[in-house]
Amino acid sequence: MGCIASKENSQDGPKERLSCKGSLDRRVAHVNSLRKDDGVRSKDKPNSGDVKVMLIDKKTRGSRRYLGDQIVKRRIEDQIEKSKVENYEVAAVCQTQIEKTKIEVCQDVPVLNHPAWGKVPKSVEAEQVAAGWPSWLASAAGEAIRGWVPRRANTFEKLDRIGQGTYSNVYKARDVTSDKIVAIKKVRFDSSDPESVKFMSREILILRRLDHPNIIKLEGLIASQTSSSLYLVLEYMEHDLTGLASLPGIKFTEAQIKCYMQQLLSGLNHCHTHSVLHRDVKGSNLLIDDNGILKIADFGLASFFDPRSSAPLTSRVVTLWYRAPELLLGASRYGVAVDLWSAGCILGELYSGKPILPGRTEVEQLHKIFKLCGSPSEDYWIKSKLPHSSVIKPQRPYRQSVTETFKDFPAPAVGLMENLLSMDPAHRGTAAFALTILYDKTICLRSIKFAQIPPSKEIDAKLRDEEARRQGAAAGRRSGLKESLARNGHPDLPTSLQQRRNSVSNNRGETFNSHKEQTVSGFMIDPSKQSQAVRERRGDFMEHQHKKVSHSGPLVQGNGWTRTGKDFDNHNMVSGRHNLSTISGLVATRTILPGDRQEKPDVPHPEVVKQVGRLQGSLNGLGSSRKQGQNCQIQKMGDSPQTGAGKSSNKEPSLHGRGSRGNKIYLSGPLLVPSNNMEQMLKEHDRQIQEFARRRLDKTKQAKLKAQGKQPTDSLMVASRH
Ligand SMILES: Nc1ncnc2c1ncn2[C@@H]1O[C@H](COP(=O)(O)OP(=O)(O)OP(=O)(O)O)[C@@H](O)[C@H]1O
Repeated sequence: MGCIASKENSQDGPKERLSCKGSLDRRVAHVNSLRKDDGVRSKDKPNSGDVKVMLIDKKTRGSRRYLGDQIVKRRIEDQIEKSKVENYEVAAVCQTQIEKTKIEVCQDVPVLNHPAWGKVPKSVEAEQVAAGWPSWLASAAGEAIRGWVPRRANTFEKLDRIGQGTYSNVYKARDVTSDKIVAIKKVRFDSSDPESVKFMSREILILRRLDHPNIIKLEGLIASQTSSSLYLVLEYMEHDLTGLASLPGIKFTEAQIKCYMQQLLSGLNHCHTHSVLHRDVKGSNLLIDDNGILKIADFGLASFFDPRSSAPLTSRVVTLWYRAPELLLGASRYGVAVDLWSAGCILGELYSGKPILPGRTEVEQLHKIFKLCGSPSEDYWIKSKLPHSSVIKPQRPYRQSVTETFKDFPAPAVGLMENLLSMDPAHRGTAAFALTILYDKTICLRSIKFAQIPPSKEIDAKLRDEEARRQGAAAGRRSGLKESLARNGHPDLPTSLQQRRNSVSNNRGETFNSHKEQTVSGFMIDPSKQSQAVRERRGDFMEHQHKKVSHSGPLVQGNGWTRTGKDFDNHNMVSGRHNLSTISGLVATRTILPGDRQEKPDVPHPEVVKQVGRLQGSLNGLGSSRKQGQNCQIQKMGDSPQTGAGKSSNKEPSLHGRGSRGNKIYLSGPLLVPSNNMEQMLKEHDRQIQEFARRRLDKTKQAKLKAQGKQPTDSLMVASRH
C-alpha cells in the first residue's frame, strides 16, 4: 500500500502532502532512528537541504514538527510507503532556510494554523479551475473544494426564503436534476479578505469532514464565476428548534426532550471526536425534520481544535445566552466543554419552555450564571487565571441552585444539567458521557412526527412576532388596548404573515443571480416569484458583513397565531408555550476571529481598562465607607444577594467599553458597584438605556421637523429638555 502524494511549488519551496499509514508514535520512533542513521547533527549550521516535516494525526489534527534534511525526508517517505496502518499523514514538508538545525520536536500546533492550510498544490488548483471553480476560490480554499465539481445555479429553482443569519440568507430550492428539495445557504463574505475567505472555507471543510445522522449534510457548492458569492447546498430540514418551540400550543413531552437531547449529544460527540468545536449551539441551529430527526447546522463559527495545543482561540464565540462562563471570563484555551455548556442551556430551555439564562449584557449573563450555577471555587479562579476574573470575581461565593430552580424537572434531567452547567469546564465531562447518564435509545423517535405542522423556523417566529406587534400597535392606537391583539390572536395573521415574509424576501433578500446569471448560470426562478427575484438586489452581501446583530431584547411573546389543539393531537403535545430563544445575535463577528496563523486571545480593550480604572477612582473617592471597601472595587459585581453586602446605588454611570459585538463589551454599571439589589439595578440600567434611545429618536424627529421648517411638537420639546 503506497501513499498518495502530490507536489507543489510555493513561496516556501516545494511542498508535498502525503496521505500515509502508520502510528504517530511509530513515526516518531522512525524519524528519530532515521536521524541517527543518517548522522544528522543536532547543532549543525543551517544547510540548504533542511526541511520541515509535519506529522499530522488525522484524527485529532494535531501535528508534530521535525527538522531534518532531504535525506531524512526521503527516508521518512520510504518508511511511510512501507507502513501499513492508517490515520497519519506527513504534510507540509517544505524546503526552507532553517536558522537552527537543532533536531527538535516542536510543541504540537493545530494543523489549521499552518500557513499551508486551505491551499492545495498548484497542479490541483489548476485542475479545480479547469473543473469550473472560480480561481479565487481554488487559490484561497482549494482544500475545501477538493474532489468536487461546482454545481450550476441554473440547476436549482428557488422557492422561498427560509432563514436569515448574520452571514447568510437561506433559501428553499428544488434541485431540478433530481427533483429533490434542498436548502441553499448563500454565504456572505468578501473574497478579497483572507479572514472572511478563511471562515467560509473552514465551514465547508468542517461540513465535508463530518458525516453523522445528526449533523447537517453538505451536498454541494455553487460558486459563481463572476462574483464572490458562494452557495452551500444542504439537505433540507423543515423546522428548527427555535421555530418549533415558538409555535403556540407546543410543549414538548419528556420523551421528545430526551430524544432531541440524545440526538444533539450524539452529533456533538461526533464533532468532538473529530476535533471540531461547534461554538454556536442554540435552538435556531438545531434543525429538525418531519420525522423528528435533529441535525446540528451552522458551522460558521466552528473550529478545529487540538486539546494538546497551546494555540489561543478567541473567546468571542457562541450566542450570549448559551455562552459558557469561561468564555465570558475571556478564556483563550478551551475545549469541548463550551459546547456542552450550550447543550445544558438547551436542555433547561426544553423543559422550562424559555431560555434559562437570558442575559442582556455579558456582565449580566455572568451574574445570572453565578446565581444559578454558583460562582467558581477559589481553586478554579487560581488555576484558570482567566483574563477578566480580576474584574468580575464576586467578593463572596454564590451557591449553586440548579436543583432548587428546576425542582419540577425529572431528577435525571436535573442531574445532567448540573453536570453540563458545571462552572469548571473540566467537570462537564464529554458528550459521550452525558449520553450514558440519561438516555435510553429505545425511547427516541417513537412519538415524534411533525408532518402536519407547517415548516417552522426561527424566521417564522420572528415574522409572527413582528406581525403581532404591528397588529397590536395598530389595534392599540385604535382602541387604546395596546397589546391585546398580540396576546389574543388575529384572524388574518397567517395570511398577512405570508405577505410580510414575501415582502421581507423582496426587500431584503439577496439575489441568487444577476440578470446575466439568470440566463447563463443563474438559478431558475419560479415564474410566480420572478418579479421578486429580479427585483432583489445583487452584491449586498457586504451590507451586514461587519454588523453582527445584537438582539438581546425581550423574548417573543404571545404572537397571536392561534391554532387549535387538533393540529397537535398526534404529536403528543400539550397546551402551553415553548420559547426557545429567538435571539440569534450576541455572537462574535467573524471578522474579529482568528488571525492568519492563530486565533487571537481576548484582552480587555484599553478603553474598558480605562473606564474601569475611572470607576475605581470614583468609587475610591466616595467617602470612607467606600474607601474601606477598596479591596472590593470592581469585584463588587458579584455581591451575592444572599450576602446583602453594600448599598445599592443606581446613580453610578454605566460603563461600556469596546470589545466584542461590533467591538462592544457591556459592563453594566450597576453590577460594578456595591449592591444588594442587583435585579432592581439592572432594571434601572435598562430603563436608562431605553430613555437614552427614546431621547435620541426624539432629537432626530425634532431635527427633521426643523429641517422641514415646522415647529417641534410639545412632546418632542419635553423630551428634548430632559
Ligand atoms: N439545511 C437547512 N434546512 C432548512 N433550514 C435551514 C437550513 N440551514 C439553515 N436553515 C435556516 O436558516 C437559518 C439561518 O441559517 P444559519 O444558522 O446556517 O445561518 P447563519 O448566517 O450562520 O446564522 P447565525 O447568524 O444564526 O449564525 C437557520 O436558523 C434555519 O432556520
